[in-house]
This record gives sequence, C-alpha cells and structure tokens, in this order.
Amino acid sequence: MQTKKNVAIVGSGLVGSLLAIYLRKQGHSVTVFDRRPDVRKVEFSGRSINLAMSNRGWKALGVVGIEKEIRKLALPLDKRAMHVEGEPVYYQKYGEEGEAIYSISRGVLNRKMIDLAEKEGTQFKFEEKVWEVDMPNARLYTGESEKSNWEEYQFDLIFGADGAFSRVRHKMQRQSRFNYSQHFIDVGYKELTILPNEDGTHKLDSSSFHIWPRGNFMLIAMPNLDGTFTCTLFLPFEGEVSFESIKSEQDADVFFETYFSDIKDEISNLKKDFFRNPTSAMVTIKCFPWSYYDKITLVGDSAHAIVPFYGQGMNAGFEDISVLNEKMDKYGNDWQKIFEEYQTERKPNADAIAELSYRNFMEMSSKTADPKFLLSKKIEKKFAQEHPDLWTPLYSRVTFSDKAYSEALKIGDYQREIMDEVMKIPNIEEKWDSREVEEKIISLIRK
Ligand SMILES: Cc1cc2nc3c(=O)[nH]c(=O)nc-3n(C[C@H](O)[C@H](O)[C@H](O)COP(=O)(O)OP(=O)(O)OC[C@H]3O[C@@H](n4cnc5c(N)ncnc54)[C@H](O)[C@@H]3O)c2cc1C
Ligand SMILES: NC(=O)C1=CN([C@@H]2O[C@H](COP(=O)(O)OP(=O)(O)OC[C@H]3O[C@@H](n4cnc5c(N)ncnc54)[C@H](OP(=O)(O)O)[C@@H]3O)[C@@H](O)[C@H]2O)C=CC1
Ligand SMILES: Nc1ccccc1C(=O)C[C@H](N)C(=O)O
Repeated sequence: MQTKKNVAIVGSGLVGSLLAIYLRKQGHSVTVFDRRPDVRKVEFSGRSINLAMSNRGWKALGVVGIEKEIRKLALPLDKRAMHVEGEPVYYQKYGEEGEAIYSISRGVLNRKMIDLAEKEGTQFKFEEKVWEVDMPNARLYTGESEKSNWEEYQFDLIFGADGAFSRVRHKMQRQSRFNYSQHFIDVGYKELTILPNEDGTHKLDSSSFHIWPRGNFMLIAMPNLDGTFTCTLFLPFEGEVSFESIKSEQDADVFFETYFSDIKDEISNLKKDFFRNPTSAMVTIKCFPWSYYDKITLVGDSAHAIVPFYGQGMNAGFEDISVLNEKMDKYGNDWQKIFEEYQTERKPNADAIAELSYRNFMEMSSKTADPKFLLSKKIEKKFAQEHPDLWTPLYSRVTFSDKAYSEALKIGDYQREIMDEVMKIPNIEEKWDSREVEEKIISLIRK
C-alpha cells in the first residue's frame, strides 16, 4: 500500500474515471475536474456514440473488479460484415471461437464509470475548467474563462486525463526539450443512425461490425442495445466525392443511392442526420516526456491521440492505467520512478498503435473489397489455426492479447513480407489450402 496522497485528475472521460477508481483502491484522496457538466445529468452529445472494447480494455476493468458489470452493457461482434458493391455480404471472423470485440455506448460507459468512481469515494468537480497548472508545486487553477478570477487548488500529484487537446499537456509543452507533433488526416467523419425494425429488432446482423468499403471512403456500423446502429461515414473533407461536394439534399440522395444502394430504405433518415450532425476531424498527437518529476503525468488521449480505425484509443488509454498501477505496486512511494518507467514503457507502444491505426483505414476502406487481400487473410488464418506456436495474426495480437503494441507492429511487418511472397505462388487461388503453401510459409519463417 502506498502512503496516502492528495491527487487531482483533470478530465472525467473514460480514462480519467478509470484512473480515479484505481487510485481510490490504492488509498489516495482523489478529486476529478471536468470542464463539462456531469454526463449523468445531460443528454450525451460527445464524439462517437459507441466504441469497440477489446482485450486490453477488459483486462484493465478486470483488475478493479468492474469487468463483469460493464460486460452486461456491451454487444459482442465476432466478425466483420463487408458490404462490397454488387456482391453478397461477406463475413470475416475476427479471431477464434469465442473471441469478439464489444460494442458499447460511450455515454452509458462513461456514466457507469463515474458512478463507480464516486462509490469508491472520488470527489467530482464538474463544470470546472482547468486553465493553468503550476507544475513544480502541483497547483491547479480553474475558472469561468482565461481572464476570470481563478480558484487555486494544491495537490501532491496531478494526472492529465483531459483528452486530445489537453491543457495539462499544453503547460508541459512550454518546457525545453519537450517534443510534440500533431497531424490531422484529410478524412473527416460524421455519425448517422440506422433505426430499428418496427418490432425493435436490429435491421442488420447485430453480431457483426459492418463495413461498406468504397476505396478512399467508407461507411461503418456498430449495433447498440436499443436496436439502432450507429454508422460512421468516413469521407475526405475535399475532392470529387467529399463532405465539401455534398451540399444539398439532392447531392446526399445521389451520394447514398450511388454508393450505398443496399441500405436504400435508410436513406431518408441517413440524409436527415447528414445535415443535422457535425463533421469532425481526426488527429494523431504525439509528445514526450509524459511526466514532470514526481508531480505530473499524462494518461490516455492527452499523451497519445490516435485516429480511430483500429478501435484501440480507449483500450490503449485503459492499458496506460493498468501499467501505471503495476508500477505503483512495484515502486511504492517513489512516484518519480513510477512515472519514468510508465512513460518509457508506454511511449513505443503508443507510437506503434498510432501507426497501426493509421494503416487500418486503408485495410478497412479498400483492402476489404480486394479478393486477393481476403484470400491472404484466409491463408493466414488457416496457418495460424494449425500452427498457433508459429503464427498469431496481427489483428489478434492487437485486439485479443495484451502483448506490446510495438511487438505487434514489428511482427506484423515481418508477417506481411511472408504473405507477399506466398501470394506470388502461381495459382494460389486454387491451392491456397495445400501442403505446398503451408510448407512455403514454414520455410519463410525459418529463413
Ligand atoms: C470517432 C471515434 C471513434 C472511436 N472509437 C473507438 C473505439 O471503438 N475503441 C476505442 O478503444 N477507442 C475509440 N476511440 C478513441 C476514444 O474515444 C479515446 O481514446 C478516449 O475517449 C480517450 O479517453 P480520455 O479519457 O483520455 O479522453 P476524453 O474521452 O477526451 O476525455 C477527456 C475529458 O477531459 C475533459 N477536459 C478537457 N479539457 C479540460 C480542462 N481544461 N479542464 C477540465 N476538464 C477538461 C473533457 O471534458 C473530457 O470529459 C474513438 C475516437 C473517435 C474520435
Ligand atoms: N484522435 C482523434 O482523432 C480525436 C479527435 N478528436 C476531435 O477533436 C475535436 C474535439 O473533441 P472533443 O473534446 O470531443 O470536442 P469539443 O469540441 O467539445 O472540445 C474541444 C475542446 O478542446 C480544445 N481544443 C484545443 N485545440 C483544439 C483543436 N485544434 N480542435 C478542437 N478543439 C481544440 C478547445 O478547448 P479550449 O477552450 O481550451 O480552447 C475545445 O473546446 C472533435 O472534432 C473530435 O472529433 C477528439 C479526440 C480524439
Ligand atoms: N471502432 C472503430 C471506429 C472507427 C473505425 C474502426 C473501428 C474498429 O473497431 C475497426 C475494427 N477493429 C476492424 O478492424 O474491423
């Protein structure tokens, strides 16, 4: 057990509220600040309605005994359903029997986590925006605006869990030798809804993650418990087919009818959402160091914001917390050592999942419509099933294991080189499940 500290967490999002639960279990006094009102009291309208939770997220929830309760709120998706133009729906299993990613509402999850953190004795201060941090003295300043009178708070430790546009990080950026980069991609997103059937059931298969791959854009859909699907349209901001080019209801009709004719009946609703809902941007943010002596550290998106295409942002943020907790158990009251080892271990992993997430847009939006790519996945899967000691597919390593993301990236690149060779075998379409192919893979691994 650590000596009790007076701790502040800036941000009551998913990562901040989980951290509060961990710190209370370690016996600390915890105050969480959020600039927004209490999400339990307002209609939630934050970014992305639902999220995919996978192994790393569940593991972090399990350590503090809340996994079972949260699982009740989630729907398992064990496969991708690809809606390629002019073809029947094609299903691709994510992993082995029993493996799935879980669709969960962000609002429901966040409310539950805040409830649980409060039950553990966390104090929440909503509608209190942090404007300034005195880093050497662990002081926070909150107030109405940048120019208003500020309230001053003194703590022993401060955690920045204040998301992609973190104020705590903003303050850390003013140090010498602090590295920072941000990169916005040219693709934006907009959320749309598919309503349930009249009897309340889902209109599409509710145990699939639906993808409509269309080259440089795509539509995805994840089911919710209430029979709806939250769809996300990922589309370039500018260009021939882009958010900019869809100006009128008629443009939207033509767009949906041209590219998504299999959900034609939904168009009037999709179109309504299209003009009602905002178009949002996506950014990768990297920085280092994440901590300041034994006083301050960043967790979650404030340390590493990534594009959402692997469904790993929250999972990576939750993993930050379980790793931080391991370091607390290891180093006791030596907070500087805890923070240093935490950031050194997590940084390469955060960079790796940033890269993998960026690449997954290409995989989802165009490769899932490419028969060669689908065949290579089939070969890989068969080989992995027969030789689990020799091959774990990249997707499984990221999603269904807790092996380091950096290792997944490295091994994934090496596996891709092998599969590129395998796909060059003449008539691979006919002999994909032959002994020859199996032996070729083994020989390439042993090379
Ligand atoms: C479209 C989209 C889809 C996604 N899908 C997935 C998915 O399927 N799976 C997955 O794992 N991840 C997903 N993510 C990523 C996930 O949303 C983030 O990684 C996660 O929300 C990060 O949590 P956080 O607590 O670090 O930050 P946030 O959730 O951003 O919370 C930060 C909190 O800090 C508060 N705050 C900010 N500034 C201040 C301040 N100055 N003072 C006080 N409070 C402040 C904010 O109000 C907010 O409540 C997705 C992201 C997007 C954009
Ligand atoms: N990895 C990703 O791709 C992520 C993308 N986003 C995107 O970022 C945007 C903001 O997210 P969210 O916090 O949910 O929404 P909000 O718009 O409610 O909050 C954003 C707040 O962050 C601050 N901010 C600082 N710099 C920027 C910037 N360049 N763009 C936007 N806000 C900034 C502003 O606060 P202040 O008053 O201090 O200036 C602003 O009020 C959304 O468009 C979202 O899609 C968000 C998180 C992750
Ligand atoms: N949650 C997301 C949000 C946006 C874009 C993709 C996802 C995914 O989860 C993709 C899934 N992991 C896949 O590879 O099929």
